[in-house]
Amino acid sequence: MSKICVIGTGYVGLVTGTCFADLGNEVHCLDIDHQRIEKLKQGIMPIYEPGLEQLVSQNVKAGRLIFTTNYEEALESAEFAFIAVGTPSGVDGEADLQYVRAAAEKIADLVDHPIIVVNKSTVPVGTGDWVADIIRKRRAGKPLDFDVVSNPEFLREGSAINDFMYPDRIVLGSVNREAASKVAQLYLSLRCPIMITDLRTAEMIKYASNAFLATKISFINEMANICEELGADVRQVAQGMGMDKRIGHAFLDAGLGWGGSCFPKDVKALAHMAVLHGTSPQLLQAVMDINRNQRRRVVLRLRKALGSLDEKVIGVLGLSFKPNTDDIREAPALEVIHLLQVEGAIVKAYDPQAMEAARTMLPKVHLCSNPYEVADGADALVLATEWNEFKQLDFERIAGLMRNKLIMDGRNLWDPERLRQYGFTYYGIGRPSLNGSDQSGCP
Ligand SMILES: NC(=O)C1=CN([C@@H]2O[C@H](COP(=O)(O)OP(=O)(O)OC[C@H]3O[C@@H](n4cnc5c(N)ncnc54)[C@H](O)[C@@H]3O)[C@@H](O)[C@H]2O)C=CC1
Ligand SMILES: O=C(O)[C@H]1O[C@H](OP(=O)(O)OP(=O)(O)OC[C@H]2O[C@@H](n3ccc(=O)[nH]c3=O)[C@H](O)[C@@H]2O)[C@H](O)[C@@H](O)[C@@H]1O
Repeated sequence: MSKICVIGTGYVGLVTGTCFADLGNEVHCLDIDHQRIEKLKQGIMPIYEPGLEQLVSQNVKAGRLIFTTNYEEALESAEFAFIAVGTPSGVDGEADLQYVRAAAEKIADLVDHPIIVVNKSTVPVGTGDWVADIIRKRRAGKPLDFDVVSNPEFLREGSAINDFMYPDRIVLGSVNREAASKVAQLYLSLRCPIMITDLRTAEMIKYASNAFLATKISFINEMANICEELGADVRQVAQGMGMDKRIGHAFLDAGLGWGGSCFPKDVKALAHMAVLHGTSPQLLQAVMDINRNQRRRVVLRLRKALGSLDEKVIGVLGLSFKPNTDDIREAPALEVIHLLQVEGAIVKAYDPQAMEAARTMLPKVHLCSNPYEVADGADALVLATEWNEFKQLDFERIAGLMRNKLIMDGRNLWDPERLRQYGFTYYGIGRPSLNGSDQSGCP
């Protein structure tokens, strides 16, 4: 059993801390946000993540998981200090490291025993060395015995606990292999491959992984757009491609594109790093452009179908950036809504979990309490997030409620044939449209 301090109780900090506690360690989860810690102490989760509340409660009861705002208490005799604070986009797309710096400074100021500082936040290549420098400089008069290890996190929101407990790999980077091996011990019971490398390589693995996944999605979205013009079905194209083991099925779902708190900021930060160091990240630029365009295409198609969007009522189903989370940071729905509103549309929306976040982020959207209220009087319905709840809607009822039976299925969730039977005009992403593309041309 080790004593671990986790700095930051966002998605990553909270899941990391809870899972390490569940693996038998004593974990002190620390945040500067007093309200957040107060709620956590009362068992109220600051995020919606399946299974988290129960796992937190079990480990708090077992005395292995402690929430605090007190740095001294959390760091006292800790063998490991995990930095899991946010690294949001700065003005030029660079990662803003102010929270990482603040955490590093606290460690330098308060620790007097040997400690391993583990960086779990996604940080630019070179940040591990920078953190070590900050600590060394602040402790110039009274050197601290410490090491910095990079340990990027690969969990996904919505399946975070499972991803943490059953990882494909653990990546550890350090100048000191012994320090990396000590961190590796924390993960041994997970029985997964552990790769130990140098600091910068570990940091780069994280960015390259996220950028590759985003590239896969933008690639299939580009294929979808071509499919639409040529009358092919991108879902089957993806299926056929994915059967090739070298390609694989994952991350080939065409749709409104990738959003969330990580892909957008990480692809931007990687491109920024590349430009800063004199390379020209053309592929990354294209990946971002295609993603932005996916949202615009939907609005364009609605405008074409409805003539103009001015004063049209558009219903949006799903606001979170993907199902099983209440996170709406950089959600595709937000951009679609913004574009619709710019063209004068009146937007109604519903999400199974993200309504609280939506109330503050989307003040001009008429928020509804269920999908049928969204459909009532709508000129078109846009599916932005493929929540399970939306799979089996009563389309007969929806057809009766809408002013105009137009459906834009931004996640290819529904069966076009079934919807057409209810009299809907259906548009998917990269699927042959009965009403849309001209398929008469020669190959
Ligand atoms: N959200 C996700 O699914 C994943 C995120 N990551 C990376 O992990 C890092 C954290 O991401 P999230 O958990 O989403 O962040 P978040 O922004 O949701 O939460 C960060 C937390 O850190 C706290 N904090 C900020 N400065 C602090 C300080 N000096 N001391 C103590 N607490 C402090 C904030 O109050 C906040 O509660 C980011 O670098 C992100 O890119 C990596 C993998 C998955
Ligand atoms: O660094 C991070 O924060 C995390 O970012 C992503 O995880 P996450 O953002 O939680 O969600 P994903 O499941 O990757 O989905 C991201 C976006 O891509 C979209 N997506 C995903 C898959 C797909 O086939 N098509 C598609 O449009 C989703 O709708 C969503 O908007 C990565 O998958 C994690 O490995 C990583 O740890």
